[in-house]
Amino acid sequence: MHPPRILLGVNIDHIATLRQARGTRYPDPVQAALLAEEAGADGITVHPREDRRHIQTRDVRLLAEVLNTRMNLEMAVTEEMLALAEEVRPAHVCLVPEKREELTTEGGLDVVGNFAAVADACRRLAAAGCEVSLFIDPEPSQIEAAKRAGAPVVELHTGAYAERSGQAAREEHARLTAATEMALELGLTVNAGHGLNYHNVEAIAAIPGLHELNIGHAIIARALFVGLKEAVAEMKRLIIAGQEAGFVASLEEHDHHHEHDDED
Ligand SMILES: CC(=O)[C@@H](O)[C@H](O)COP(=O)(O)O
Ligand SMILES: NCC(=O)COP(=O)(O)O
Repeated sequence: MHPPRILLGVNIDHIATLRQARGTRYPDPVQAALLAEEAGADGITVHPREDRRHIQTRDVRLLAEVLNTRMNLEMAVTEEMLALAEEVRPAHVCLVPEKREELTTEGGLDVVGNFAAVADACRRLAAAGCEVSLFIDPEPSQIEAAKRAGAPVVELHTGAYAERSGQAAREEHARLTAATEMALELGLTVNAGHGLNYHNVEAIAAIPGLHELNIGHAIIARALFVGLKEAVAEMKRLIIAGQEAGFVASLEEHDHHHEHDDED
């Protein structure tokens, strides 16, 4: 049986990056979100950072009022952000690590090292009706801690895979595949994202069992040349193609094993 289609969450942070560069009213992330939804986005992701370099608190409040799909609010584990999530009550909250000086999110959340704070945030957010995911590296200890902390979902950080090529990328892909398997066995829903683009997404979509991919920078960059709706639609097509290729490969592997069973 075919697995359910992998969902696409479109991260619109970098529409706001362009707006903040000049302090103008445009381009408006709310307008971008609605266009992305029309093009087939299954959800909208935003990451209001502590330094508010792109998404503003007002954007989050407006999006909560107008989205037709669902919001995935990426946030640091701070009292300020927890209070915002409790006010806005997005469908999904993804807890991420944050360093003010970083260019983008450089690694996964250290759930093991911050267990009490993360588990407490999971409880508060669940009480507010949010489904919580933890943005983690594909590490067994972090997956196990995410489960113990009470998060029903993990998002695997694909940045290390995206930054590498050749054998090193294949090794990162294998880590992501093993981490997905482990998280699924623990009963977690598994999402993935960061640094995914039109060249590297198909191999990730081929990993069996993924629920959703969150992709932003590459889609917004491509939108400059083909428009946002086409950029979202192209990404969706690649995800479906990658998932289909993974499904066919898994059937072939299954048949191959059975042929060997027959020989025994
Ligand atoms: C948590 C994550 O991987 C990203 O979605 C995050 O939002 C990246 O931050 P920037 O959008 O600021 O690069
Ligand atoms: N959580 C990952 C995300 O939302 C998008 O990351 P990127 O595609 O902007 O690197």
